[in-house]
Amino acid sequence: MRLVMIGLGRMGGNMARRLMQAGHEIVAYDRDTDAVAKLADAGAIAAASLDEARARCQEGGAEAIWWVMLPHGAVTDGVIDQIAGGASAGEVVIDGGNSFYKDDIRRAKALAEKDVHYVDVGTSGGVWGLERGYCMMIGGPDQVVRDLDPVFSALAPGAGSIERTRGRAEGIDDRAERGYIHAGPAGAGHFVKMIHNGIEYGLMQAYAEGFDVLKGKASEKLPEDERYDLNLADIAEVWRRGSVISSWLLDLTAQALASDPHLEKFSGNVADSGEGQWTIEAAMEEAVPVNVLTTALFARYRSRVEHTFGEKALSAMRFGFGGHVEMPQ
Ligand SMILES: O=C(CO)[C@H](O)[C@H](O)COP(=O)(O)O
Repeated sequence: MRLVMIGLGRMGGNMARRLMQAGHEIVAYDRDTDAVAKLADAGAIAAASLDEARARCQEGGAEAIWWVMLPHGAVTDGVIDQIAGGASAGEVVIDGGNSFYKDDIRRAKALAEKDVHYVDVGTSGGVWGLERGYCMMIGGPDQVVRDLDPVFSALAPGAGSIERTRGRAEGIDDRAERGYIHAGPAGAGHFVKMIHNGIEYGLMQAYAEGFDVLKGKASEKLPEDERYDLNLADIAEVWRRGSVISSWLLDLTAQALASDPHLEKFSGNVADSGEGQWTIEAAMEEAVPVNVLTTALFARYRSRVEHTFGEKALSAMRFGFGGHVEMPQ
C-alpha cells in the first residue's frame, strides 16, 4: 500500500522504514526537511507540503491514507484539521501518536461528516520498534481497520518466538498473537494504550523504588553489620534470568546500570506526557481505585522539585506543635 507518513521523528521515521522494508510505499512529510531527505534516501517519496503528499499518495488511484505521528494535542489537531480541509470522501486519517481518546471520538465525528475515516492507533515499541516491531492497539470502523491490515501486519512484531498462551482457543482472530488488536470504535485504541502507559508508570516506579532501597543499604546511618554494598548492575542482571520480575523494563534497567552504575547521566527530574494523568482521570470517572498508578504519577511530579511548599508546611507544623527541627541537609 502507499501511505503518507507525517512526523518523521524517533517513532514515525522508523515506522516508515519498517513499512518500506515490507514493500509498502511511503510518502514522507515533515516540517523538518532534513528528516524528509533522509527518508527519501532510504526509498521514500519526498513531499514538501500536505497538498503534494496527497497528490503523490493518490497517484496509484486510491484515496490518500495519512499516518500522523506527532505529539498529541494541538500539534496533531492542527495537522488533522489541515488534512481535513482538502480531504475527499474515502480518505483515511490514522493517528498513531499518544492522543487522548476523547480527542479521537471528537475527530472521528468531525471527519465522518466529510466521509473521511479516522483510525486511532496506540503504538508501543519505542526506539526498538524498527527491529522488534510495534505493538498496536487500534480503534475505528471495522472495515477500514480490515482494509489497513497489510500495514498493521507489517508494523507488528508478528508471532515470533513467543509461546502460544496456554488455554487460548484455536482458530480465533490471531491479530493479538501477532502484536495488534482492533480494540473497538473510535478512541478504543488510544484508551487501551493509555492504560498500557499507566501500567508502565506503575511498573517503572516499582523497579525504581526497589533499586533505591537496595542502594540505601550501604548507608552509614545503618548499623555497620547491617550495611551491604550491593552491586545493583549484577542484581538487575540476575533478576533477568528466570526470576518472577523479569521484564523488558528490567532489561533496560540492567543495561543502564551496566554502563553507568550510579546513573550519573540522569538528573532524576522525570517527565510525563499525559497518559498517566489521563489513566487516573478515567479511573475516577469509573470510581475504580488505582493506588499504585496514582502514586507513580505523583512520584514523577515530586521528582521535579527539590522541596515542595507542602513539605515546608509539614516542617512548620512540626516546629509549631513540638519545636521539632528539620533534618540536616
Ligand atoms: O508510549 C510510550 C511507550 O509505550 C511512551 O514512549 C511512554 O509512555 C512515554 O510516556 P511518558 O513521557 O509519559 O513517560
